[in-house]
Amino acid sequence: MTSVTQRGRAGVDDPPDASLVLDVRDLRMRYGSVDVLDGVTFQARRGEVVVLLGPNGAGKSTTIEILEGFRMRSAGDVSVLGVDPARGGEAWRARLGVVLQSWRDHAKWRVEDLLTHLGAFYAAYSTDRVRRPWPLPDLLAAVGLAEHAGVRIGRLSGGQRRRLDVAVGIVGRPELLFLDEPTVGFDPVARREFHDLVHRLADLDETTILLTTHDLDEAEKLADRILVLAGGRIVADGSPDELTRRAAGEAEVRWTRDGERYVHSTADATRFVRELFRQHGDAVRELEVRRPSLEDTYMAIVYAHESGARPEVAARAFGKGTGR
Ligand SMILES: Nc1ncnc2c1ncn2[C@@H]1O[C@H](COP(=O)(O)OP(=O)(O)OP(=O)(O)O)[C@@H](O)[C@H]1O
Repeated sequence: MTSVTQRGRAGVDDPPDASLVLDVRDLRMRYGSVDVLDGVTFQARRGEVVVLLGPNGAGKSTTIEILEGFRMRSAGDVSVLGVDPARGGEAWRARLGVVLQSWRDHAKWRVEDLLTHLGAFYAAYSTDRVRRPWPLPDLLAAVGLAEHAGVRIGRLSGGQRRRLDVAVGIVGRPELLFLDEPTVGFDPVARREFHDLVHRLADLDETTILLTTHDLDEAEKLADRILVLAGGRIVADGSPDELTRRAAGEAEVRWTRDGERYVHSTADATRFVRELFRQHGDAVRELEVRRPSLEDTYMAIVYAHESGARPEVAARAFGKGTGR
């Protein structure tokens, strides 16, 4: 392992950018002789929802654990809320929220007692701008546990426990929230409510959120920006729309005419359809324009990587600098 380097790549004389919540440059992590992270570079700003995607074992949890200060990186410059997580103290930690895997301890505690107990830690870090902790009734309502305030934790269902995990993560009204696969085990209603909560936290509280998921539908609904981690690098970085536009310019146009079915792939669907109507007018029926979905895009990115494209090549194809 090499030593952790001091931050400063942005330039010692540059004024600090207060809206820059996460600043990760050339992050490296080596387990034994394996480089799991091999030069990860990205930034996130206040109020942004950033979704980190990548195949199993790509290093998403490792990245998040490093940013949370739970794991020591091998090399690279990392700033989280202006602080190097390797040196973050309690006051820094109070500004972060972490949703870990399901809360299993304290089975005999009631939901309200646990949240009150954990919330008390944050009171010392209340500021004029951010009142901490989040008042219990509001918090319970926000995560959909208002009717379970008095229930013992051991009696909660899996989905209710996951809601409690989220409540534990946000009780301190974090400026930056890490969510590692937050909706595993949620039913569709809970999932929808959780998505609303994420939007509310980002839009109203300007909370920056970094979340991992394998659910591309969820990524598309939540992300201001998507990062794809593959081969130890960020190989794609952009809004869901930007990524799908960059990745596969071709749209598929389908229609019928005189009972025959037609399919045509084109980079400029608008122009093609205009020409189609100019030539065939009302004879064109059942017109459909299908653009590549985020899932198509993601598969293309991962395929490009796994089929042997070097990260630099995959990164260029999907519009991402490699940070080198
Ligand atoms: N403590 C460790 N020691 C050695 N190798 C580790 C350790 N922790 C993780 N790894 C390895 O590092 C790689 C990245 O793991 P990580 O859990 O960060 O991936 P991930 O992208 O979160 O995967 P998943 O989508 O499956 O959750 C994996 O190959 C894993 O086996």
